Amino acid sequence: MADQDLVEDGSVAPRGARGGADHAASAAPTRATTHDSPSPSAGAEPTRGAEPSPGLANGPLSRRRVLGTAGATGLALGVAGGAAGYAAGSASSSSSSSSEKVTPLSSLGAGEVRFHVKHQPGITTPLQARGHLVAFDLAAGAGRKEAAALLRRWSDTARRLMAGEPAAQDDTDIALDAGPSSLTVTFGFGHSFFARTGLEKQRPESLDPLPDFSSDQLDRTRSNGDLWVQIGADDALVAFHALRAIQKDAGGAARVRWQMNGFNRSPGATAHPMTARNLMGQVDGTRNPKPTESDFDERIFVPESASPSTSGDPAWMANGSYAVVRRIRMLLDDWEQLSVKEQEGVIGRRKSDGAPLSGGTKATETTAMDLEKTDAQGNLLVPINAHARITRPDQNGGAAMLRRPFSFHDGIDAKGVPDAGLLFVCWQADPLRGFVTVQRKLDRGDALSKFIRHESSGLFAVPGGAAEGEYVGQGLLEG
Ligand SMILES: C=CC1=C(C)c2cc3[nH]c(cc4nc(cc5[nH]c(cc1n2)c(C)c5CCC(=O)O)C(CCC(=O)O)=C4C)c(C)c3C=C
Ligand SMILES: [Fe+2]
Repeated sequence: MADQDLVEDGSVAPRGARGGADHAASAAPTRATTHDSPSPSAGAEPTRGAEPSPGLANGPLSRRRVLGTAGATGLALGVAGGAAGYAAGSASSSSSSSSEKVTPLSSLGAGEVRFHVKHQPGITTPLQARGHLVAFDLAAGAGRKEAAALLRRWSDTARRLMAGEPAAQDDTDIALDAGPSSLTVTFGFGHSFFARTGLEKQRPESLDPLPDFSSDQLDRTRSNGDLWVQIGADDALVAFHALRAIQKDAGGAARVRWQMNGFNRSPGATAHPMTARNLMGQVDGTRNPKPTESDFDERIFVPESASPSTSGDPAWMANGSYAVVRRIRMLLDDWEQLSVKEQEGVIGRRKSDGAPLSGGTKATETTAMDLEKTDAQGNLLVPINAHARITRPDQNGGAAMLRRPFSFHDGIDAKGVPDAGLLFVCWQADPLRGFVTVQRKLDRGDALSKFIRHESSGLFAVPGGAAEGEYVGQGLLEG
């Protein structure tokens, strides 16, 4: 299994059919496990509420009434009148009234991620097929009180939508027929939030603005922001539904500063579990830190015992993380001029399977990279400026980050070239030790640099997950 597979820290509810029955009980489901036994219906979605089921009035299935699934087993489940809430994989669902039968959701629709968890969802959640990143600025006159009310509304909406329920008010029906589809909604605070709300004393030092990098070509209007929301789901309509609900909730309290749309490969699109590919065609994510590694939490999350005197973080950031967000344009016309061999030299890994160039023909993606190995002429097999060499933690004083990107494609620009690339989102306990250290190195020019352009940037403090009955950021806003 590739290192890239992002493992949940308990924030994923049993995924029912998504990973097959054998995987549903796993405490640490991975993207890989969700595909080990793809449901016959995964991807095809032939049945999800499209046709009225026997005993069901001709109307569409209500999201409240659609029950979870045993999809891999192909069981049709009953629904319990109108009273049943959506519950993916709920054991009780099969004992519900059988007078109304519905065809189960595909495994993809049934995937449910919990909202009330230690670390906010959307950090270690496996990559989702669709993503929206949106930054808001508080409206003129809105301060701490309005921000607290907004975070309360947003948290309630996130909890509901992630469980496959409609929004509390004026739901748009966009996701009416779909299950939760592994929706996650993640909230963060930008540097400017704290002055606007009179909370400067609570601003983490780690939120100090990122340094300028010489290669930056940043559009400030698409950078930073008071508040940041990351939405991910395995269904495009479910993701868009969440985006609309979050925007509507903002009401008069905040307005959108910028918004970006991204995507990843759809679950079930490949014959077997694989690390993601980016729009350059590279296997990307291989050497991500793994939750099974002993230092994972320490690298990615602010400690539970956070305090200014110990970790340097305010207590409200306990179990949180810092997200660096960069819109990185790929200069695909230039990249695609290179031969595959040249492309492989830029990264230091094989394009076909991500194996290190030092590994020989038998190497696989997980084979250790040998930085010293040379060919018969004495040339390094992994070039000295290869991206995968330069970014390694052991070349950067241990700097590590969890990369969890979405690809983007915003059409063809005025010059006729694709406006496409990577919505690079990386997570770390300390952005100065993580992103900044590595980006400083890359800024001096790795082989990849001339094929990419950083076009926007953001840094956000993402607090820990909200406890039951609480909202994200409550410790900051009411602390
Ligand atoms: C500052 C951090 C990084 C930026 C910006 C970045 C951009 C970027 N990377 C790729 C493609 C690949 N990156 C790979 C590895 C890799 N990249 C970073 C950091 C940044 N990348 C790290 C820390 C690592 C892992 C290093 C290690 O631990 O060994 C790889 C190799 C496969 C993998 O490990 O994921 C690829 C491919 C692109 C296309 C890109 C900007 C568009
Ligand atoms: Fe990289």
